[in-house]
Amino acid sequence: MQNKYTSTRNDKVAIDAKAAIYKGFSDDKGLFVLPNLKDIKINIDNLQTQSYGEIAYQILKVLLPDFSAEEIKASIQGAYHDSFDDDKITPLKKVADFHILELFHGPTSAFKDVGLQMLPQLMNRVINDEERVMILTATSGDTGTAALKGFKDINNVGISVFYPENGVSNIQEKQMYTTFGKNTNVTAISGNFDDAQTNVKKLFNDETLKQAIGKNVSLSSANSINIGRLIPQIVYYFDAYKQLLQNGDIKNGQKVNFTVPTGNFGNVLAGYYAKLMGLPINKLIIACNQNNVIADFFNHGVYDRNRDFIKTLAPSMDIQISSNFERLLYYKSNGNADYVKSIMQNLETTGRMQVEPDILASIKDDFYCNYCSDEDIKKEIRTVFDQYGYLMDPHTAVGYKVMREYQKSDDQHLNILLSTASPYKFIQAVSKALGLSGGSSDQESIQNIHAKTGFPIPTNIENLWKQTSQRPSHIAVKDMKKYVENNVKELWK
Ligand SMILES: N[C@@H](CCOP(=O)(O)O)C(=O)O
Repeated sequence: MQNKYTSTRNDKVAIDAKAAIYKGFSDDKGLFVLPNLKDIKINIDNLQTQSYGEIAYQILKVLLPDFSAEEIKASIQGAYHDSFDDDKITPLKKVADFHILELFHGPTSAFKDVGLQMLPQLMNRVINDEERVMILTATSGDTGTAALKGFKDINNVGISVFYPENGVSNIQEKQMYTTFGKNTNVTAISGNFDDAQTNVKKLFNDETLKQAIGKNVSLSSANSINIGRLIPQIVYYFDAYKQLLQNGDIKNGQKVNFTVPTGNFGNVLAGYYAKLMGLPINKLIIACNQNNVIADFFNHGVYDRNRDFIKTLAPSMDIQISSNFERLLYYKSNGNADYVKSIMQNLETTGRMQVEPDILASIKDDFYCNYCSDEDIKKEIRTVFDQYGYLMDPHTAVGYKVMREYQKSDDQHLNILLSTASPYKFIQAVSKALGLSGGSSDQESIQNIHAKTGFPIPTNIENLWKQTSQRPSHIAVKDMKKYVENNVKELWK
């Protein structure tokens, strides 16, 4: 089993990283995991002298062992050599007494670009000339855009993106409808993100769909359930630590806290993987919006999604079924796949599951969790801009609020707040927070924010209005299967 991926729900599964990326999702509905992750260590002694690409190489090499060195190097080069607008890829900025790790310098201005510039590179090296892959993606706004951009016109790959109607920002929607290629498809569904994600997962195991699309077409995922999406995100935790060392802010080995705005739990899980692999992390601080299922879980050990789904000012985190939580439960139960399977089945059938007290205690050793209301999102955007001249997007503001809450009980460790998206992706919320009257158009709102803050407008967002926009599409949840089937036919008929 060493170096093989298994499933969180079936420890008999043992497959290579390439197969795990190709499939995206296990047939037993579990997620692929490396059982021996905590035995794989990254040497941090030389971090300071390494580039982002060199750190990425160290990490990918050990977590994707069946890729050759050349394949990994070429993938890193293809993913990052000219697609980010900052040479550091994920630059760390000091703001007052904390640091912000800016993850929004990629082609669609959200942290998803880090994984979704890489995943197509990896996928390219996994599929052969006869194979075709249709990537199914559920998005609450950021993943969809980044996945469309990353997979656009990639040979032998098609992509179908599903997002909740009225559940993403105007800019996110515009990005999705202007990033189209020969192989890309995007549609709203009448439902929320959880509906999109749950039904995408069902389609992976739908035998009639598999028959309809034919043997040489496989389905895979661009969400963080795919290890090829998740693993590249581990890199920026190590790189942030490197930047702190280079700036003399910490000594090697000193523990730090990371605060992570959290929806599908992939980003913060990547931080946990970094910790298991030897990065000196004290706490990983999970920041939720008002869809605070995980924050409640921290109080009682009960994960209960039987509650109203709330549309918030941080829409990318409007999620109640956080897929990657399952991977955390796998590691925290010492790889007990039967246990994970049984509690995840409870969650699927009743909307509720409960973990043993020792598992909750072990989770609390590594993580802290709290949440932030919409009112506080606006307040914190305003406060941080007024006090420090830094403009946060609403998701980063959620993180800021929770980080400050956590600091009341820990003034020992240096804090790094992950900034997940550019504020220009969420102009309505940011305008309100800054007290700007809404512009007569999105373009005007962007200019108003820029005039007030001087915060740079990402080129991809400035260029949105120069591009042709597709006609928005909308389907019912029950038609998702037909939609995928048609997309496969259109592309490879
Ligand atoms: N917040 C995401 C939802 C999907 O999360 P992922 O990390 O699993 O792709 C989004 O913006 O789409």
